Amino acid sequence: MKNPIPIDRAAILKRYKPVATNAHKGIQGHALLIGGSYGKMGSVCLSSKAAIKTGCGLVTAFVPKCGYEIVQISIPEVMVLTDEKEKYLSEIHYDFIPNAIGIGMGIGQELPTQKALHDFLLKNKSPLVIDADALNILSLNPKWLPLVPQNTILTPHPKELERLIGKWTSDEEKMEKTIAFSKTHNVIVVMKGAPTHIVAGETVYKNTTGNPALATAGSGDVLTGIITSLLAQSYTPLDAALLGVYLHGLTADIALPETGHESFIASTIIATLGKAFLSLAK
Ligand SMILES: NC(=O)C1=CN([C@@H]2O[C@H](COP(=O)(O)OP(=O)(O)OC[C@H]3O[C@@H](n4cnc5c(N)ncnc54)[C@H](OP(=O)(O)O)[C@@H]3O)[C@@H](O)[C@H]2O)[C@@H](O)CC1
Ligand SMILES: Nc1ncnc2c1ncn2[C@@H]1O[C@H](COP(=O)(O)OP(=O)(O)O)[C@@H](O)[C@H]1O
Ligand SMILES: [Mg+2]
Repeated sequence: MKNPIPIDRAAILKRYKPVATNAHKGIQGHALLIGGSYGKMGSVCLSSKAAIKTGCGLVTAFVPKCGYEIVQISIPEVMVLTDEKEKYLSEIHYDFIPNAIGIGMGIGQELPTQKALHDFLLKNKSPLVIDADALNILSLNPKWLPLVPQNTILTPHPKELERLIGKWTSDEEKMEKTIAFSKTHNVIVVMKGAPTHIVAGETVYKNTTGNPALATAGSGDVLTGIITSLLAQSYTPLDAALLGVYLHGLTADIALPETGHESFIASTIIATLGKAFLSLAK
């Protein structure tokens, strides 16, 4: 494998598109975040709030029924659709065409949820980000991987990656197996870690922002919301993945002097997104 391409400020400035002066919410993209289950509704709240704070015009969350008031009250800017089931997802339906979809945060692995993911993959035509339990469900049902559209972004942490590609005995083997997986299934793999690598077939990128403050619950859920929002705003899947990972890490670099590692939480990432965007404009 060649050396990974560093994703630094110069690389990002070539890809970042500032918002046009004549923008309106109808052309800034509509993102759909599908996630949550009883006790894990915070995950999809974090993703949805991160999506709206990353600049897309509209965000809808699709959640189990018990999430309706939770999402509406937590994030009034976000619209909510609900499943028939109270505590977990069983049938995913919506009556608009999302510009991008992020799926999997906090959904669990109930059998009806597995079926819901399968049926969703059969009918979905929107650009897609797959995270968390949606990745775990694909690992349980590898025959469904061909249903994943080309250029979908997968965002596994190391354990989710291991479930997808099997164990490795060295970093080299981990990278080789991830490249092979990316090529076989035509997907972009965001290998979350310290640092995060983005694998697009044989081409591998290495992020340069971030620090251990990001090792906190919900940090990945926020990343999925950021990347889905960028995808909804017409960034290519590769640019959405690279810019999303860079901005996510940048929030931690900006906030750390004020929060310290300990008090930095996933909501701090969302709260610092504005400063991260502004620092790109300097
Ligand atoms: N507020 C909410 O609603 C929240 C809801 N959430 C939702 O919960 C669901 C379960 O997600 P999850 O990731 O906690 O469980 P799971 O896939 O078993 O992985 C855990 C194991 O993976 C490993 N591991 C992880 N990172 C690693 C690393 N960097 N480096 C190395 N290893 C690493 C580590 O394994 P170990 O090292 O212990 O063997 C760890 O024990 C999911 O749907 C998610 O969206 C969460 O987002 C939290 C906030
Ligand atoms: N030590 C670290 N340094 C930099 N980034 C980290 C570190 N630990 C975790 N992260 C980042 O935090 C995020 C964690 O994602 P994930 O494990 O999916 O969290 P969750 O499921 O709780 O939302 C990833 O983007 C990962 O790269
Ligand atoms: Mg996660």
